[in-house]
Amino acid sequence: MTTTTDVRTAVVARGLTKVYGEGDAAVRALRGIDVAFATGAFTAIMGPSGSGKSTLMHCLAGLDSVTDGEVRIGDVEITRLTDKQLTLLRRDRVGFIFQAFNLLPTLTAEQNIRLPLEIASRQADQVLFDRVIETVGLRDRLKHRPGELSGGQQQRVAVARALIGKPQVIFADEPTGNLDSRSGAEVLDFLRRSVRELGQTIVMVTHDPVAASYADRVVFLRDGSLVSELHNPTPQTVLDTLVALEA
Ligand SMILES: Nc1ncnc2c1ncn2[C@@H]1O[C@H](COP(=O)(O)OP(=O)(O)OP(=O)(O)O)[C@@H](O)[C@H]1O
Repeated sequence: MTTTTDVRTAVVARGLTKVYGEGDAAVRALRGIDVAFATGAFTAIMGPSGSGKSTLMHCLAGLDSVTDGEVRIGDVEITRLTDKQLTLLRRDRVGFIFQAFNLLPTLTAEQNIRLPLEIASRQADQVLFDRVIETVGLRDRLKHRPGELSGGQQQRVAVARALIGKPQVIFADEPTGNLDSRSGAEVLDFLRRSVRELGQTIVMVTHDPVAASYADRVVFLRDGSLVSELHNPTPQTVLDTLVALEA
Protein backbone atom coordinates (compact mmCIF):
# COMPACT_ATOMS: atom_id res chain seq x y z
CA MET A 1 0.00 0.00 0.00
CA THR A 2 1.41 3.40 -0.94
CA THR A 3 2.47 5.90 1.72
CA THR A 4 4.10 8.50 -0.51
CA THR A 5 3.67 12.12 0.56
CA ASP A 6 3.85 13.93 -2.78
CA VAL A 7 1.44 16.75 -3.65
CA ARG A 8 -1.09 14.24 -4.89
CA THR A 9 -1.53 12.90 -1.37
CA ALA A 10 -3.98 14.73 0.90
CA VAL A 11 -3.76 12.55 4.02
CA VAL A 12 -1.20 9.96 5.08
CA ALA A 13 -1.02 7.69 8.12
CA ARG A 14 2.09 5.74 9.03
CA GLY A 15 2.25 3.08 11.72
CA LEU A 16 -1.01 4.43 13.13
CA THR A 17 -1.77 2.68 16.41
CA LYS A 18 -4.61 3.39 18.82
CA VAL A 19 -5.03 1.61 22.14
CA TYR A 20 -8.03 2.42 24.34
CA GLY A 21 -7.63 1.74 28.07
CA GLU A 22 -4.72 0.06 29.85
CA GLY A 23 -3.54 -3.31 31.13
CA ASP A 24 -6.07 -6.11 30.95
CA ALA A 25 -8.74 -3.69 29.74
CA ALA A 26 -6.66 -2.40 26.80
CA VAL A 27 -8.32 -2.56 23.37
CA ARG A 28 -5.99 -2.30 20.35
CA ALA A 29 -8.40 -0.55 17.99
CA LEU A 30 -5.75 0.27 15.30
CA ARG A 31 -2.68 -1.92 14.85
CA GLY A 32 -0.06 -0.03 12.87
CA ILE A 33 -1.98 1.26 9.84
CA ASP A 34 -0.16 2.60 6.76
CA VAL A 35 -2.48 4.29 4.32
CA ALA A 36 -2.50 7.28 1.94
CA PHE A 37 -5.50 9.15 0.53
CA ALA A 38 -4.95 10.76 -2.85
CA THR A 39 -5.87 14.39 -3.49
CA GLY A 40 -9.06 14.73 -5.53
CA ALA A 41 -10.16 11.16 -4.84
CA PHE A 42 -13.21 9.73 -3.08
CA THR A 43 -12.23 6.90 -0.73
CA ALA A 44 -14.53 4.76 1.40
CA ILE A 45 -13.46 2.97 4.59
CA MET A 46 -15.32 -0.26 5.27
CA GLY A 47 -15.07 -3.26 7.56
CA PRO A 48 -17.05 -5.32 10.04
CA SER A 49 -18.50 -3.71 13.17
CA GLY A 50 -15.72 -2.99 15.66
CA SER A 51 -12.97 -3.24 13.04
CA GLY A 52 -11.79 0.33 13.77
CA LYS A 53 -13.40 2.46 11.05
CA SER A 54 -14.58 5.30 13.31
CA THR A 55 -11.36 5.23 15.29
CA LEU A 56 -9.33 5.50 12.09
CA MET A 57 -11.41 8.42 10.84
CA HIS A 58 -11.21 10.22 14.18
CA CYS A 59 -7.43 9.79 14.33
CA LEU A 60 -7.00 10.92 10.68
CA ALA A 61 -9.13 14.02 11.35
CA GLY A 62 -7.38 15.00 14.57
CA LEU A 63 -10.55 14.37 16.58
CA ASP A 64 -8.82 11.71 18.71
CA SER A 65 -5.23 11.30 19.89
CA VAL A 66 -3.07 8.48 18.55
CA THR A 67 -1.10 6.05 20.71
CA ASP A 68 1.71 5.67 18.19
CA GLY A 69 2.50 6.56 14.56
CA GLU A 70 1.95 9.66 12.46
CA VAL A 71 -0.85 11.36 10.56
CA ARG A 72 -0.20 14.07 8.02
CA ILE A 73 -2.82 16.33 6.43
CA GLY A 74 -1.17 18.08 3.49
CA ASP A 75 2.25 19.03 4.75
CA VAL A 76 1.23 19.21 8.43
CA GLU A 77 2.10 16.41 10.79
CA ILE A 78 -1.03 16.65 12.95
CA THR A 79 0.11 14.20 15.60
CA ARG A 80 2.65 16.79 16.78
CA LEU A 81 0.25 19.70 17.14
CA THR A 82 -1.01 21.22 20.37
CA ASP A 83 -4.76 21.13 21.02
CA LYS A 84 -5.07 24.77 19.99
CA GLN A 85 -3.15 24.21 16.73
CA LEU A 86 -5.31 21.15 16.04
CA THR A 87 -8.51 23.15 16.54
CA LEU A 88 -7.31 25.73 14.01
CA LEU A 89 -6.23 23.05 11.54
CA ARG A 90 -9.63 21.34 11.75
CA ARG A 91 -11.36 24.70 11.30
CA ASP A 92 -9.26 25.81 8.33
CA ARG A 93 -8.32 22.62 6.48
CA VAL A 94 -10.85 19.91 7.27
CA GLY A 95 -14.55 19.54 6.48
CA PHE A 96 -16.89 17.19 8.30
CA ILE A 97 -20.19 15.54 7.38
CA PHE A 98 -21.91 13.47 10.03
CA GLN A 99 -24.80 11.03 10.05
CA ALA A 100 -26.86 13.47 12.13
CA PHE A 101 -26.69 16.54 9.93
CA ASN A 102 -25.58 18.84 12.80
CA LEU A 103 -27.20 21.99 11.43
CA LEU A 104 -28.18 24.89 13.68
CA PRO A 105 -32.02 24.90 13.75
CA THR A 106 -32.48 28.67 14.09
CA LEU A 107 -30.33 29.55 11.08
CA THR A 108 -31.41 29.37 7.45
CA ALA A 109 -29.75 26.95 5.05
CA GLU A 110 -27.58 29.77 3.68
CA GLN A 111 -26.56 30.94 7.16
CA ASN A 112 -25.66 27.37 8.12
CA ILE A 113 -23.54 27.01 4.98
CA ARG A 114 -21.70 30.29 5.63
CA LEU A 115 -21.27 29.84 9.40
CA PRO A 116 -17.89 28.03 9.47
CA LEU A 117 -16.34 30.71 7.24
CA GLU A 118 -17.78 33.45 9.42
CA ILE A 119 -16.40 31.82 12.56
CA ALA A 120 -13.01 31.67 10.86
CA SER A 121 -13.37 35.31 9.68
CA ARG A 122 -12.89 34.12 6.12
CA GLN A 123 -14.63 35.60 3.09
CA ALA A 124 -16.84 33.21 1.15
CA ASP A 125 -15.65 32.76 -2.41
CA GLN A 126 -18.89 33.84 -4.16
CA VAL A 127 -18.10 31.96 -7.37
CA LEU A 128 -17.50 28.78 -5.38
CA PHE A 129 -20.62 29.45 -3.27
CA ASP A 130 -22.78 29.70 -6.41
CA ARG A 131 -21.19 26.61 -7.90
CA VAL A 132 -21.66 24.58 -4.73
CA ILE A 133 -25.29 25.69 -4.43
CA GLU A 134 -25.91 24.67 -8.06
CA THR A 135 -24.08 21.38 -7.57
CA VAL A 136 -26.13 20.40 -4.52
CA GLY A 137 -29.35 21.86 -5.97
CA LEU A 138 -30.24 24.14 -3.06
CA ARG A 139 -30.88 27.46 -4.81
CA ASP A 140 -34.59 27.57 -3.94
CA ARG A 141 -34.07 26.36 -0.36
CA LEU A 142 -31.51 28.89 0.89
CA LYS A 143 -33.98 30.85 3.06
CA HIS A 144 -35.48 27.73 4.66
CA ARG A 145 -34.58 26.59 8.18
CA PRO A 146 -33.49 22.96 8.69
CA GLY A 147 -36.91 22.04 10.17
CA GLU A 148 -38.49 23.05 6.85
CA LEU A 149 -36.22 20.76 4.83
CA SER A 150 -36.29 17.01 4.20
CA GLY A 151 -33.49 14.83 5.59
CA GLY A 152 -31.86 14.62 2.18
CA GLN A 153 -32.00 18.41 1.76
CA GLN A 154 -30.55 18.92 5.25
CA GLN A 155 -27.66 16.62 4.44
CA ARG A 156 -27.11 18.53 1.19
CA VAL A 157 -26.84 21.71 3.27
CA ALA A 158 -24.25 19.93 5.41
CA VAL A 159 -22.36 18.87 2.25
CA ALA A 160 -22.43 22.47 0.96
CA ARG A 161 -21.21 23.72 4.37
CA ALA A 162 -18.28 21.31 4.20
CA LEU A 163 -17.43 22.22 0.57
CA ILE A 164 -17.58 25.98 0.89
CA GLY A 165 -14.42 26.30 2.98
CA LYS A 166 -12.38 24.46 0.28
CA PRO A 167 -10.92 22.08 2.90
CA GLN A 168 -7.96 19.89 2.02
CA VAL A 169 -10.10 16.91 2.94
CA ILE A 170 -13.69 16.18 3.92
CA PHE A 171 -14.31 13.35 6.37
CA ALA A 172 -17.81 11.88 6.13
CA ASP A 173 -19.05 9.48 8.82
CA GLU A 174 -22.00 7.40 7.57
CA PRO A 175 -23.38 10.45 5.71
CA THR A 176 -26.36 8.51 4.35
CA GLY A 177 -27.07 6.52 7.53
CA ASN A 178 -30.23 8.56 8.32
CA LEU A 179 -31.54 8.84 4.76
CA ASP A 180 -33.86 6.75 2.62
CA SER A 181 -32.19 5.18 -0.40
CA ARG A 182 -33.30 7.87 -2.86
CA SER A 183 -32.08 10.80 -0.73
CA GLY A 184 -28.94 8.83 0.09
CA ALA A 185 -28.24 8.31 -3.61
CA GLU A 186 -28.64 12.06 -4.22
CA VAL A 187 -26.21 12.95 -1.45
CA LEU A 188 -23.68 10.37 -2.66
CA ASP A 189 -24.03 11.68 -6.19
CA PHE A 190 -23.25 15.22 -4.94
CA LEU A 191 -20.25 13.94 -3.02
CA ARG A 192 -18.96 12.22 -6.14
CA ARG A 193 -19.59 15.32 -8.28
CA SER A 194 -17.73 17.50 -5.78
CA VAL A 195 -14.74 15.21 -6.25
CA ARG A 196 -15.01 15.12 -10.05
CA GLU A 197 -15.97 18.76 -10.66
CA LEU A 198 -14.43 20.67 -7.74
CA GLY A 199 -11.42 18.42 -7.14
CA GLN A 200 -12.48 17.83 -3.52
CA THR A 201 -10.84 15.02 -1.52
CA ILE A 202 -13.31 12.89 0.48
CA VAL A 203 -12.79 10.07 2.95
CA MET A 204 -16.05 8.37 3.97
CA VAL A 205 -16.81 5.69 6.56
CA THR A 206 -19.79 3.55 5.61
CA HIS A 207 -21.42 0.17 6.27
CA ASP A 208 -23.29 0.27 2.99
CA PRO A 209 -21.82 -1.44 -0.12
CA VAL A 210 -23.97 0.74 -2.38
CA ALA A 211 -22.65 3.92 -0.72
CA ALA A 212 -19.08 2.62 -0.98
CA SER A 213 -19.56 1.93 -4.70
CA TYR A 214 -19.75 5.70 -5.32
CA ALA A 215 -16.11 5.99 -4.19
CA ASP A 216 -13.05 5.67 -6.42
CA ARG A 217 -11.46 3.30 -3.95
CA VAL A 218 -12.51 1.28 -0.92
CA VAL A 219 -10.11 0.25 1.87
CA PHE A 220 -11.16 -2.55 4.21
CA LEU A 221 -10.33 -2.90 7.89
CA ARG A 222 -10.45 -6.01 10.02
CA ASP A 223 -9.46 -6.14 13.69
CA GLY A 224 -7.65 -2.81 13.46
CA SER A 225 -5.58 -3.65 10.37
CA LEU A 226 -6.00 -2.71 6.72
CA VAL A 227 -6.51 -5.99 4.94
CA SER A 228 -7.76 -5.23 1.44
CA GLU A 229 -8.66 -2.54 -1.07
CA LEU A 230 -10.68 -2.17 -4.25
CA HIS A 231 -10.44 0.37 -7.05
CA ASN A 232 -13.52 1.34 -9.07
CA PRO A 233 -15.79 -0.70 -6.78
CA THR A 234 -19.28 -1.95 -7.56
CA PRO A 235 -21.85 -2.87 -4.87
CA GLN A 236 -21.22 -6.53 -5.72
CA THR A 237 -17.41 -6.44 -5.50
CA VAL A 238 -17.67 -4.54 -2.19
CA LEU A 239 -20.16 -7.07 -0.84
CA ASP A 240 -18.03 -10.01 -1.98
CA THR A 241 -14.97 -8.53 -0.26
CA LEU A 242 -16.93 -7.92 2.98
CA VAL A 243 -18.31 -11.44 2.97
CA ALA A 244 -14.80 -12.84 2.46
CA LEU A 245 -13.52 -10.70 5.37
CA GLU A 246 -16.21 -11.87 7.74
CA ALA A 247 -15.77 -15.55 6.80
N1 LIG B 1 -13.73 5.09 23.68
C1 LIG B 1 -13.45 3.79 23.61
N2 LIG B 1 -13.01 3.10 24.69
C2 LIG B 1 -12.72 1.79 24.60
N3 LIG B 1 -12.82 1.05 23.47
C3 LIG B 1 -13.26 1.68 22.38
C4 LIG B 1 -13.62 3.08 22.38
N4 LIG B 1 -14.02 3.42 21.13
C5 LIG B 1 -13.93 2.29 20.38
N5 LIG B 1 -13.48 1.26 21.14
C6 LIG B 1 -13.23 -0.12 20.67
O1 LIG B 1 -12.32 -0.03 19.59
C7 LIG B 1 -12.67 -1.00 18.57
C8 LIG B 1 -12.92 -0.25 17.25
O2 LIG B 1 -14.10 0.56 17.40
P1 LIG B 1 -14.66 1.49 16.23
O3 LIG B 1 -15.84 2.22 16.79
O4 LIG B 1 -13.56 2.26 15.65
O5 LIG B 1 -15.14 0.39 15.18
P2 LIG B 1 -16.08 0.57 13.89
O6 LIG B 1 -15.49 -0.28 12.83
O7 LIG B 1 -16.28 2.01 13.60
O8 LIG B 1 -17.42 -0.08 14.44
P3 LIG B 1 -18.95 0.13 13.98
O9 LIG B 1 -19.04 -0.31 12.55
O10 LIG B 1 -19.72 -0.80 14.89
O11 LIG B 1 -19.30 1.58 14.19
C9 LIG B 1 -13.88 -1.75 19.10
O12 LIG B 1 -13.42 -2.93 19.71
C10 LIG B 1 -14.46 -0.79 20.11
O13 LIG B 1 -15.17 -1.50 21.12
